[in-house]
Amino acid sequence: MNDIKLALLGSEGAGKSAVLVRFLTKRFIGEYASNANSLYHKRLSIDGRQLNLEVFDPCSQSGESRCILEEPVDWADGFVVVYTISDRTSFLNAKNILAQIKESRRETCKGEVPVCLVGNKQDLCHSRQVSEEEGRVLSQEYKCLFQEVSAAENYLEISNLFTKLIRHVMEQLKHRGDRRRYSGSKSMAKLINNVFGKRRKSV
Ligand SMILES: Nc1nc2c(ncn2[C@@H]2O[C@H](COP(=O)(O)OP(=O)(O)OP(=O)(O)O)[C@@H](O)[C@H]2O)c(=O)[nH]1
Repeated sequence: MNDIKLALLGSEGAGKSAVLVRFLTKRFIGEYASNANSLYHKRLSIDGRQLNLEVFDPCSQSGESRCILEEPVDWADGFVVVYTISDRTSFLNAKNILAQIKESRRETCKGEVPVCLVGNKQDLCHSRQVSEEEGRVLSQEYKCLFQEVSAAENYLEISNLFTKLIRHVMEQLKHRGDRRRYSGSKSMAKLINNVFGKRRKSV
């Protein structure tokens, strides 16, 4: 069984939980508690391989990028960076997060860090502040996957995107036999408990 660890990052209210819950359960739930960090677990099969997926969904905090990034960047094998297409500030924050991931991983990671940039709330295109082209250009700059989605309306695009990201992670892990990682899947939970105080979720 392969362990795959992903972290969700992005501005408060960008729809991180909505995107993740859509992927894990196929459902859209309008409101999520956002005052605690969550660690989601799911077993899934991709390309005939059984995977043990863990996804860290940190709660947003003011001055968020720094405190959220420090531990997950070290822990995660891949990242989902979410912004809202109707909120330019969230896009600028996503850009900042991509830069921080790249910077933090530069010394420890051989090869690219698997990342996907998600422009969420595509259904709010009447109040769009970020063009799809801007998202694409940013993803090209950071050599990451990119997709505009609506967690409220679509499952398939989100599912395809996560599947692509997980495949990319599996490729990277194959080539990084000497990679440094925390020992075992319980360590992040322990770390989060220590640092933040949190709940764990299985879906
Ligand atoms: N219209 C629309 N609303 C969405 C979509 N995704 C999420 N929302 C709404 O946006 C709000 C924030 O969603 P969350 O998933 O809690 O966002 P988050 O990034 O996890 O927020 P924090 O936990 O506070 O960081 C909620 O009211 C959701 O119902 C979407 O695709 N379209």
